[in-house]
Amino acid sequence: MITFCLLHIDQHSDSWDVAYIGQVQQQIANGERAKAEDVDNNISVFNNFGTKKFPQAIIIGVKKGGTRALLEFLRIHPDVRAVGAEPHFFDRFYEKGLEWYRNLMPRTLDGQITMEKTPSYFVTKEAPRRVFAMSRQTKLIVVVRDPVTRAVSDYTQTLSKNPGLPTFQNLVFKNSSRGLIDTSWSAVRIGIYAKHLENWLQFFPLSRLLFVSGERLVTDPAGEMGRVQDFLGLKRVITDKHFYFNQTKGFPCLKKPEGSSRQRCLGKSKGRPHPHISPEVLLRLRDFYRPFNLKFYQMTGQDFGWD
Ligand SMILES: Nc1ncnc2c1ncn2[C@@H]1O[C@H](COP(=O)(O)OS(=O)(=O)O)[C@@H](OP(=O)(O)O)[C@H]1O
Repeated sequence: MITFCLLHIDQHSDSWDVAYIGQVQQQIANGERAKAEDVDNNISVFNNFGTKKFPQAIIIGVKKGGTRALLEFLRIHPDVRAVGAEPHFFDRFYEKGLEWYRNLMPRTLDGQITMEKTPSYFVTKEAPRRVFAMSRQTKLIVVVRDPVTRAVSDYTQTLSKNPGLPTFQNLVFKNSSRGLIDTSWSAVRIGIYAKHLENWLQFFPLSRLLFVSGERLVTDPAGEMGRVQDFLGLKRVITDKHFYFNQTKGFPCLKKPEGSSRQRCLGKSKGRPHPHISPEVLLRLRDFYRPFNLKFYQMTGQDFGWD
């Protein structure tokens, strides 16, 4: 069961995850199921303690917002246990049932929070109802990023897998027109945050959602992690002592714990250079998003400063 899930991992995961998943798969192949659950903590004893619980908190979006960074930062908290791969339960695998989902979760002790992240949940119409059916108490975290940059990041990822892709400019406008934005293109649609949020607010009160700024997660990771820990009811364990700015990568990375050789920056697929896109095209896209951004600021009570 676990192997099946891990084969459906975040297809755009970074090398850190791939290394992690490789270890887990190897250990499962060796019949070390319980031990495998703990490779992320470098614990070499069998772990049959604790129970598998449904996640009390889920990072539901957004794709290319900085969700992997947030999850990996959270995982250094001793009271957080999370699935490394993206389970995609509430969008792709819902018919497998809740027990299948719970089985994917790591074991937790009392007081520990179970988490997962699947960024596509935010834009999945059925996801709010389904999460609500699991537990109306679920805390929902959304990492949001300037939708223009997010669209370019999304495009960059698709381009890396399919070098023959048409240009961004060709995809962003409707065929017949140079000015009309093609909202059927997922790279555009995902960034209409206000629309997607409306679906979630049909089931969850705003207080159950936390909006993390993808920009501030890069410029002030400790500050943003403070908000996240407060929201989750966790002690503020993750602080600026845990981060350093890696000049080569151009992003904050986690400081290495003493004696560990584990890489603490995210992999190559996170923080990729984006292709050049003409400023007029970006401006047009920015104009398109402006009213939706303003609506989103009103709905959340937060100004993300994207204009
Ligand atoms: N610390 C750190 N290190 C590396 N990258 C970071 C970090 N914090 C945020 N980011 C930004 O995360 C972007 C990828 O977002 P996601 O992890 O949500 O992508 S995915 O949806 O899971 O594919 C990724 O987007 P790109 O820059 O376009 O590659 C990064 O800008």
